[in-house]
Amino acid sequence: MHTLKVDSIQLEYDGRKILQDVHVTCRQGEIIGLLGRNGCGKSSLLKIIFGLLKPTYKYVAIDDVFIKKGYQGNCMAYLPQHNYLPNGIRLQKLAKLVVDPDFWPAFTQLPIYELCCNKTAAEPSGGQLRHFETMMVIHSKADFILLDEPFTHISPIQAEELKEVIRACAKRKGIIVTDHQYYNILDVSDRVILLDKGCTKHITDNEDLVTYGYLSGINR
Ligand SMILES: Nc1ncnc2c1ncn2[C@@H]1O[C@H](COP(=O)(O)OP(=O)(O)OP(=O)(O)O)[C@@H](O)[C@H]1O
Repeated sequence: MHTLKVDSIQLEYDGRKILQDVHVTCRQGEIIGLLGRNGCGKSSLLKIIFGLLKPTYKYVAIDDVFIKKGYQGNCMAYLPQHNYLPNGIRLQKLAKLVVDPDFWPAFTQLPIYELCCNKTAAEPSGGQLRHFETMMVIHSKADFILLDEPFTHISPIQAEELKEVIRACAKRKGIIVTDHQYYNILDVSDRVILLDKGCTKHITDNEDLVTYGYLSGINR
């Protein structure tokens, strides 16, 4: 089993410190939930781990081997916050490029595959396309999966199905998932990390989310 280690991430925009004391460890078989207020740097952190954003400093390693570009090879897969699939190509064709052949039978049995496989990215609804994209990334070959807001835009019944799929895939993969639907994150995650003022707080009790000002008391 491999371990992804993210440490000492520092990110600034125009001299404004966004991330300064960030450390996350994720083992294969583990689901890490990442929470935080708007603009705290969740998407930036996932982009840094994947190698799309160059910070002031980063240490990202798998089994202590430094990873400069997570997108190279099959070590990581990433679901960006916004739709990413190109138009004009059937979704079945795109999925074949991404989905692990071992997972292909399970992937093609998903209702969202049946619904979208013969369409292009322009044809499904926004939520349907989001669900398809998320399932594709989760069923990819990568050992570690980074998901930026997979629950946003999908309906509750799809969210339940997605959580089941995430749990099933986490038997073989490490997953870091962020979303503002914190109840789905709390439900699906083995461990929860809060990004607060540029630092990671490791949450041991949901009360911590109130203490750090992420949840108001009435949400308990
Ligand atoms: N290209 C950029 N130039 C300048 N500032 C940026 C840039 N990209 C992001 N930022 C700033 O960095 C901070 C973190 O942004 P990021 O998108 O990572 O936050 P987030 O936690 O994912 O937010 P949200 O939950 O609203 O999606 C924000 O204050 C944002 O305005």
